[in-house]
Amino acid sequence: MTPVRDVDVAILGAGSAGLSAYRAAREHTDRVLLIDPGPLGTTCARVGCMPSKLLIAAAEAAHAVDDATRFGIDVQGVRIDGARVMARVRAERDRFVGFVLDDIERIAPDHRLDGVARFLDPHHLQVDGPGGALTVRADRMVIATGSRPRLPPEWRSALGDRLIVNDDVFDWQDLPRSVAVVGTGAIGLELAQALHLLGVRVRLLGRGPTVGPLSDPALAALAASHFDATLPLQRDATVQRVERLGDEVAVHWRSASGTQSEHFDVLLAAIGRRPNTDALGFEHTGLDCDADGVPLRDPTTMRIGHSHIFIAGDAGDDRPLLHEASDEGLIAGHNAGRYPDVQAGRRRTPLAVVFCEPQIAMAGRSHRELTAAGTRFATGTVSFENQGRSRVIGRNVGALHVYGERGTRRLLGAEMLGPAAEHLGHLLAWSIGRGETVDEALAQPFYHPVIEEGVRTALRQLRQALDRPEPAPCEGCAPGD
Ligand SMILES: Cc1cc2nc3c(=O)[nH]c(=O)nc-3n(C[C@H](O)[C@H](O)[C@H](O)COP(=O)(O)OP(=O)(O)OC[C@H]3O[C@@H](n4cnc5c(N)ncnc54)[C@H](O)[C@@H]3O)c2cc1C
Ligand SMILES: NC(=O)c1ccc[n+]([C@@H]2O[C@H](COP(=O)([O-])OP(=O)(O)OC[C@H]3O[C@@H](n4cnc5c(N)ncnc54)[C@H](O)[C@@H]3O)[C@@H](O)[C@H]2O)c1
Repeated sequence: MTPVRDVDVAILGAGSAGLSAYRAAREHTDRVLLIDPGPLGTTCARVGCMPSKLLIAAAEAAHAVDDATRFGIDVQGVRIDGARVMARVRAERDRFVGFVLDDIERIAPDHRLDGVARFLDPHHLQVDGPGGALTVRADRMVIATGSRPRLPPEWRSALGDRLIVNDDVFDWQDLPRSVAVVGTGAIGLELAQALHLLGVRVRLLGRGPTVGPLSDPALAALAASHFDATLPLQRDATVQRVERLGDEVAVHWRSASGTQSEHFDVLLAAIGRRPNTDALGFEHTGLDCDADGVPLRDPTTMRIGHSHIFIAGDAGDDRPLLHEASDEGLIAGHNAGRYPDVQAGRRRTPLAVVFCEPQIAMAGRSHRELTAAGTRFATGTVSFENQGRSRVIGRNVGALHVYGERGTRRLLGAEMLGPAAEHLGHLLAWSIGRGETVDEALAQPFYHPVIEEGVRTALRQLRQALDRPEPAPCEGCAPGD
């Protein structure tokens, strides 16, 4: 007979959401079990946020050298040593992973279980681990199983190990000569640009008009034309066929300019991620799932329907970002721990940053969301082209749009492509989160000369737009136009 462990709370997955859930649940009960087959260390530290930013840091250093000539500084004999670039990426990545592993080591051994969990019924899990199968009975559960890259099966069968995903990049011993990157979302854009700046021959293939997550049509168009000019990018490509030819891959795609083919060392698929919920055996739980097989949850409590099961992080397929995974884990862990006393947790003002050059940031509600909701809003804009400090440092590319509500004058959201977007995005998200009006935001100090003065210009424009009477609605006009 399969041995049975009986606990109050079982947590499936020891990533960022799962670890956060574990700490929260432990505040309410000692009978908690954290289940994960590994590799441990979290997606963020092992194959996500941290190693990608390490690669980008190397690319920024190479770019700064290239760009020095605009300041009258010519650098001779530049050589990018791919082996050393990747050695630093791996070493620093291992250091970050090491801190997570140390944290996990500190968790009592009888609170940890090595294995893959799936549901037998709403209160029982089968966990397949190195010691065989074990049944876990839990009063409450937190699903925090993360996500994995989407991969067309025909690409895998055609290319074998020449089809790679983000995980593979950060184990490279050296930089490859050439990479086809498919997908112009955050991962594709960040990695393709970094590799391009590090001297790798890259082709970035997208299938739509946009690059990255910007939803404001004017900003999306600006981003598209900027990346068209600075990256080997084909935005309207439909990959028709991929094939392996010895040590190379041939990628055949169709676009408005016809059918093209190119050979690369590898094809890096960055066409989105899917939640790791498909093999969890939800059919044995009676939980309601969406068309992708992801259970429907309350975004403030993380509770799935009226059940005793909670879901957090990328597994929930809602806001697949690190700080959201940690917050969701915390909410789910507390609610699972003190169940049936389920309480709404604090959700923060949305904030997303893409670490390309120039960076992309989105704070608060997006242009798409405001428009879809029929919100009455006005837009203030600034271009960084002639913004003082941005020109001084030679990074005068991009624009910022801030959205304010007609009537209340409250800041609702912002989108931008431009210098220091990671910092400006924070300032704006904090201001939006405090419920500030445009007038309150403008009452804050702005030093001179700084990039933040660009925010002031956009806010002043927004104030003027809010002072003017609202334009009469016209057919085809979106709110905020
Ligand atoms: C290349 C890349 C770059 C990124 N950059 C950023 C960034 O700059 N900023 C940002 O905010 N976000 C970034 N993200 C997103 C961020 O990394 C994720 O949103 C976050 O790590 C998700 O955490 P998680 O806990 O949901 O999942 P994970 O950390 O993946 O944890 C899931 C855990 O579940 C375990 N598991 C899976 N199935 C089972 C099962 N059946 N039973 C038990 N355990 C199971 C897995 O082994 C894993 O340990 C990036 C992601 C990628 C891929
Ligand atoms: N800086 C950051 O915060 C950061 C960085 C990387 C990833 N992430 C997180 O990871 C998530 C996943 O990133 P992602 O870039 O894999 O997904 P994504 O959903 O952001 O982008 C995937 C892109 O691939 C395109 N695509 C899908 N199928 C395609 C096909 N067959 N051919 C060509 N293009 C195709 C989609 O249209 C989309 O543009 C992001 O949503 C983000 O939340 C965050």
